[in-house]
Amino acid sequence: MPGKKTAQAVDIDFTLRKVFGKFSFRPLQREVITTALQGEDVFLQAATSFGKSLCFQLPAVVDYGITIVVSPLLALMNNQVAALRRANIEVATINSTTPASAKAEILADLQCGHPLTRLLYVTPEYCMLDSFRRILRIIHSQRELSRIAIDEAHCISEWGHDFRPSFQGLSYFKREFPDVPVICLTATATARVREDIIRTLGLDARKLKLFAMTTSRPNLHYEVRFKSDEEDHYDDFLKWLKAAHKRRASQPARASQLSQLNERTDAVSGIIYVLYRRDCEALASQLCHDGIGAKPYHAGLPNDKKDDHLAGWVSNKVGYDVIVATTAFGMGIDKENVRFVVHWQLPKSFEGFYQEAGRAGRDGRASVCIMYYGREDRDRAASMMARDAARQENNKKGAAGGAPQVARAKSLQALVQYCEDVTHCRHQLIAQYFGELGPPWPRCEWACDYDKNPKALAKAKEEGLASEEWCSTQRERGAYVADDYD
Ligand SMILES: Nc1ncnc2c1ncn2[C@@H]1O[C@H](COP(=O)(O)OP(=O)(O)OP(=O)(O)O)[C@@H](O)[C@H]1O
Repeated sequence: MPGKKTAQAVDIDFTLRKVFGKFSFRPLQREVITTALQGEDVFLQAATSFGKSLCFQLPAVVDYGITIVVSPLLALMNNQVAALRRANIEVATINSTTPASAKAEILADLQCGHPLTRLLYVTPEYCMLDSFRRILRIIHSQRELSRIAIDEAHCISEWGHDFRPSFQGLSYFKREFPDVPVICLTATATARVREDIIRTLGLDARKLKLFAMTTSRPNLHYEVRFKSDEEDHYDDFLKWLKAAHKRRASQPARASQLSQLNERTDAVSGIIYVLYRRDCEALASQLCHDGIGAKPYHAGLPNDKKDDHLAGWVSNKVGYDVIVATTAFGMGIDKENVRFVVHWQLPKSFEGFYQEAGRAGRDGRASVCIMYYGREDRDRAASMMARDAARQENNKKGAAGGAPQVARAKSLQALVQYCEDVTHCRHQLIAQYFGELGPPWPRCEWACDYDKNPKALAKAKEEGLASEEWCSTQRERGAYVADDYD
């Protein structure tokens, strides 16, 4: 077995400062990195914005050889590759947008016996290609295959959200290269999903080093706003946003602080998640009409528009303050100063909600996550799920079986319960969903609507939601025939 060359004693603190420009490790990053450097297989489950990427990037920089990073989304890959290039780290990506000449250059480097590339980002689909597997065997025979990192590992499991069938082919790595350590990273895995990932990848659960950290994001303020089909919540949101603008503008002392952060006093950066593409466009233009710089982002937009909207938003450009997006814009988006994330309708799963809300407050500062919840949306989501299940039943070939469908339904149900609950801290409800050890589960301090004012919350629910009786009559009339999600 070719094995791999071993790294000499390394000063990871020095690399953290010198290469990554960070002053200190966040809690537990050091332990995870040290364990990875010892050649162990690692499973890291930690909150959104914990800093999971550093846990494979830093070992990749200090260790010999190449780290292959399997990542499900182009935007996520490009985001990380750009950040690593800024730090002068030799990084490459091969995906559908890589020009043939660049690809040939990368592949030549990989096979040269002493490659410069430290990290190579690829899609799971690319890992299925015989041509790439042949190259991996060459790298391995040259003792240069250092580590495999599986980012957003929950995509492996059909019990999880964002399931990608091609992730299941990744069992190939352990089968073919049993001596090459694997590191899996995710923010959203229930115990069942975790077990599924470990089994599918062929990892030995007894030897695997598991780091399962809290889901808690104490700087996020979770809030549910109740609505019904009767009323458009646009006005409510606009009022809230304008009030936030006003607060900023009324604090001249903050102006210089904000400009140092490349932010403006007349804008607040945020994301609004919608379920349908048509809502993306319509809502963004309505906001623009009301003086808010907003841009749509969804899979149907041409690539140049998507790139422009993302780049403008990331650089806090005037007119690009709010992104109105479908879930095409989610996992891995890493912009520091996102001050709010709004869910315009009920998302499809609890995990999706947590991932998307997790785009807020990545600089550790207080940020708001608002969910607009209506029972009509709940019924539409349930009807959509039932229709999907029926479709899959009719088309069994290649479809996920009945049990994962049940898991999906449970996830939606848990999210509905989260929205309907007016008697518990929202941070606790999230920790509970992800199976964090408790009770007691970590509670927040004034960082959710329940903790701030439980009475007002209960009243808002009573006044804001359509009654169950009304909903059931509507259901009987077939009023909740839903459109397909985009
Ligand atoms: N030790 C550190 N000190 C300061 N900043 C850090 C440190 N580690 C990571 N970061 C920063 O934290 C941010 C979030 O990191 P990262 O994108 O790896 O999060 P993540 O855990 O993958 O989150 P998600 O699951 O939400 O994508 C990045 O901007 C990263 O540069």
